[in-house]
Amino acid sequence: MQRGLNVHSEIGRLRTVMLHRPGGELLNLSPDTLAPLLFDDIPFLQEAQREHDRFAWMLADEGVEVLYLDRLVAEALDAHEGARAEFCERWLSESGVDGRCARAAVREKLDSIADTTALVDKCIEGVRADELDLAPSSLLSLADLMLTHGNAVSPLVVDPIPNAYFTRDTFSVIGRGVSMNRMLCATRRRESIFGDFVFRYHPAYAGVPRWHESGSAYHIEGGDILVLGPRVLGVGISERTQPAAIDSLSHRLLWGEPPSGVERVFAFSIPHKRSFMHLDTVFTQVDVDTFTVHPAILGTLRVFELARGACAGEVRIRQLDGTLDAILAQALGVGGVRLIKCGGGDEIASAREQWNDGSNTLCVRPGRIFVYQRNSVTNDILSRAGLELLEVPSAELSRGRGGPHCMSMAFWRDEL
Ligand SMILES: NC(=O)NCCC[C@H](N)C(=O)O
Repeated sequence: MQRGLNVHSEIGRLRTVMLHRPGGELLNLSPDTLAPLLFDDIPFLQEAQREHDRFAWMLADEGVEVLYLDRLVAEALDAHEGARAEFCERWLSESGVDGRCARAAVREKLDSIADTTALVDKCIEGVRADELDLAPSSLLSLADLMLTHGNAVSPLVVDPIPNAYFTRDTFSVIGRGVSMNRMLCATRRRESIFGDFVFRYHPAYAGVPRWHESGSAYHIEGGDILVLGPRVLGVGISERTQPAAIDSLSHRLLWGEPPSGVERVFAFSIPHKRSFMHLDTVFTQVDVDTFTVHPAILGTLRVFELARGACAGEVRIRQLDGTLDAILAQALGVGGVRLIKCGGGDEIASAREQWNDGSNTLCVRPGRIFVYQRNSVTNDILSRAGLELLEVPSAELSRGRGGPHCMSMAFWRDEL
């Protein structure tokens, strides 16, 4: 295992990546909970796992080391005395298990799991009332009763964390450090606990610089963060990422110690709606001078540049004029940039394939990208533009509304 983090671009040869294989958490989705849990449908778990295994296998075949989130967390917990108990208590508190009896029963359930990876998987899967050994009702508090018997909404004492397979979002590797992100929606906030323990206790990752903390007052999500170069970061101002969070992250990157190397942050303001959820939903880099892009954002985008001001600690902000390709060319320091439109010029194909993450690609080296197989119109255009495609089967994985970029967090890329 490579120690530490090293990501200075979106396209340098990918060496190490982190994934999460979807598990029992998807079986704890039900029609009534889909909206708050940020799903549009219930994936067929076995098929989703087959597709995900294929993704992991294809990555390994490209020479990429694949790490799994649950194992990393488990290794971190096993490496440090007391970390497992600390993790369980934090997860219980953030899961809102307030009733004394319910809390004790869930803790007992967790303590009965010997294998630490299985414990982490249980925390992701969620806990049903019928799995617990509950005290006689005379000992229950109102909070216990509401959680375990009277809550008509769900038989779950603890909700699942079904978005865990979108490892892009809760923490973001930038250079040699990491931004611990505050997620917009409650269902995704507990995912930050996993990253926090990895970067505190894992022998290969403890102590890396932290550019942002998930306890921040403002939300920011990893899908909005694109590492455009060693000195240039792109961040989306979106439904999920607030301008104030970008201010705070930029201040740390531009002025903090240890230095991050970042000199300019480009903030791209995109429409606030689900089909445009994150910046990586509307464009991703596929080669040194090429991006895939959702055509619907062209013309609507406002872009700002944040850089060091003249006085210590000052951040200078200016709005940039010009087209997206010209701004990206300037950010990357290349003569020009090609934008390849998701779905081509066809309005329906573009909206349909965008919905299934046609612009959400993962680059293994310049010009060689993972895409969802189902987006055949876009894939054909990308192929004809000279890109090498690695097509991931995607009938079920795509139901979570994220593609190959969302399902992966790069830990190590070679320099360009
Ligand atoms: N970077 C991404 O676009 N991630 C996809 C996240 C999908 C997930 N269901 C969510 O709504 O947060």
